[in-house]
Amino acid sequence: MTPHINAAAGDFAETLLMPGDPLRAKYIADNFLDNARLVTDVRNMLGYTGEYQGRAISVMGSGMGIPSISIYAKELATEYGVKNIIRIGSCGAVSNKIKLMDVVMAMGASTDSAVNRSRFANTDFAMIADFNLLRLAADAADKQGANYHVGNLYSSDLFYCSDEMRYDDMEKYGILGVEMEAAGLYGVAAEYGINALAMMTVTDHLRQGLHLSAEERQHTLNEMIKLTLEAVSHLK
Ligand SMILES: O=P(O)(O)O[C@H]1O[C@H](CO)[C@@H](O)[C@H]1O
Ligand SMILES: O=c1cc[nH]c(=O)[nH]1
Repeated sequence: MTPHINAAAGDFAETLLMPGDPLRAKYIADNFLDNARLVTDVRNMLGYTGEYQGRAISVMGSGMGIPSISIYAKELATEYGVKNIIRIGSCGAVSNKIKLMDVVMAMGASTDSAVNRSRFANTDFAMIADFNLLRLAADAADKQGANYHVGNLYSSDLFYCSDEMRYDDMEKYGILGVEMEAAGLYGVAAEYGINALAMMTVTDHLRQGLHLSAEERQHTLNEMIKLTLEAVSHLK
């Protein structure tokens, strides 16, 4: 056990899907995994382990923001032997080339957070996805016919950001979407030698003031869960 996870040794699978919302973790366990059982519930940050096509898969919420996902990802890597963490979240788009309901795969993650400078001698460490996970996800998206984009994401400490000018710079530099955890997850993965990928559906358009309806959110979430499970089913 750790201060934040009350699972027993061996309770987690090597591969873990990580939405921000713990109730989304429950939804995935209830609807997509076979024989799913609750393995941790400290602070209601629910985590489950079940099977997908006979392969053991875990799913656990990360909470919101880099500090929260960093705690869980670190403990899963160092205390529970988790090797692959795939964040499945939501993001806001800044580019007009990106549409609501598109999927964004974070090949890299930029950030305004100081955590990665803190861990890397105050220098800029490039936060990148694991190439194999990214390739499997892109292959699964092709197979599923999903509209997806691969590139640089921005992990912001602020959900409510009053500096609209920042979006101009982000668009100029090719940022695909804004969310709040990917750069933290990639930093933990680099530090502790695990594989990570962050994948988001576009639920909001920050320039166009558009937001998905509840029904559209559910639909895109289901598509992304299927895509992710298809991708990890090909892990060697
Ligand atoms: O949908 P999730 O995975 O929670 O991701 C996004 O949604 C939350 C903000 O509403 C932040 O956690 C952000 O990264
Ligand atoms: O962080 C996030 C997540 C979804 N939508 C946003 O606009 N921001």
